[in-house]
Amino acid sequence: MTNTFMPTQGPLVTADDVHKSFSVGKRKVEILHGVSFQVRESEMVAVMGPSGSGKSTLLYCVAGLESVTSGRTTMLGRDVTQLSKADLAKLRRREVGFVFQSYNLIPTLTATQNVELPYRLRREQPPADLVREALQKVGLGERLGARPPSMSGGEQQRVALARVLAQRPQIIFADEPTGALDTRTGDVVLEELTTIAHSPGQCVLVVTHDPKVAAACDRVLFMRDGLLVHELARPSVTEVASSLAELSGSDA
Ligand SMILES: Nc1ncnc2c1ncn2[C@@H]1O[C@H](COP(=O)(O)OP(=O)(O)OP(=O)(O)O)[C@@H](O)[C@H]1O
Repeated sequence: MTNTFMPTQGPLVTADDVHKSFSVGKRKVEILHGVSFQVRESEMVAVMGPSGSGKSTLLYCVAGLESVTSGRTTMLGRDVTQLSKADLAKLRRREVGFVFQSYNLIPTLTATQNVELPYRLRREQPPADLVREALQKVGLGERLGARPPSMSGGEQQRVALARVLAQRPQIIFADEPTGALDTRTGDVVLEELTTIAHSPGQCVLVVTHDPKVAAACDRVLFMRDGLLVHELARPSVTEVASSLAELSGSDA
């Protein structure tokens, strides 16, 4: 098996009839009931839906952080369900970035060291200017030496974003990237993600409850009860909000 990840002509991320069950006591509970979609190059795609509809589970499955029960997922044309653990780790380390609230931040490392980490794992010298610039961009210029336990959820989220900005991975997965942020910082984060997504060879898949984030995306996929049930292309905030209200069966 080759260890180099060649540019792919097709979609950067795919899910094909993905099912996911969890064991709860002696019972198996199916959370995803056959989900299929694609994210292409230069696309930013949002997944929305009521709480508990399976959005995060879907994100974890396509990112290869959870195994699927059946079906297939691919990243950069590689079948994730067939990759060895080592090859999956290598693919993620090189080409995939995560903007999750606390995912993968090492508590004993400073913000700067956390942003440098992917470089060090690849035995590369971290570019100091790029790392500092990324942390400044997300408003953490004064917190370079802070460690995650002394940071708020929003600050940790921004360290994860800075890591992505300093890396420019081809695929970015984001879970509620603006959830813990004030409006101004949330706008900065959204702008950065949109810029990356629309760059050649890159894409972003984001799970969000925020209609403003969804309205910044090229497509919005709506989930209910573990299925994709609706899709909008380049919607307005109002269109997103009314689709959500319809799905939730409320006027909210
Ligand atoms: N590891 C697990 N074991 C058992 N059940 C789980 C597990 N992870 C998620 N679930 C269940 O799967 C369902 C979907 O959860 P998920 O977090 O994917 O939903 P979500 O749409 O992201 O929700 P929210 O918007 O509230 O974050 C929920 O009922 C949840 O309790």
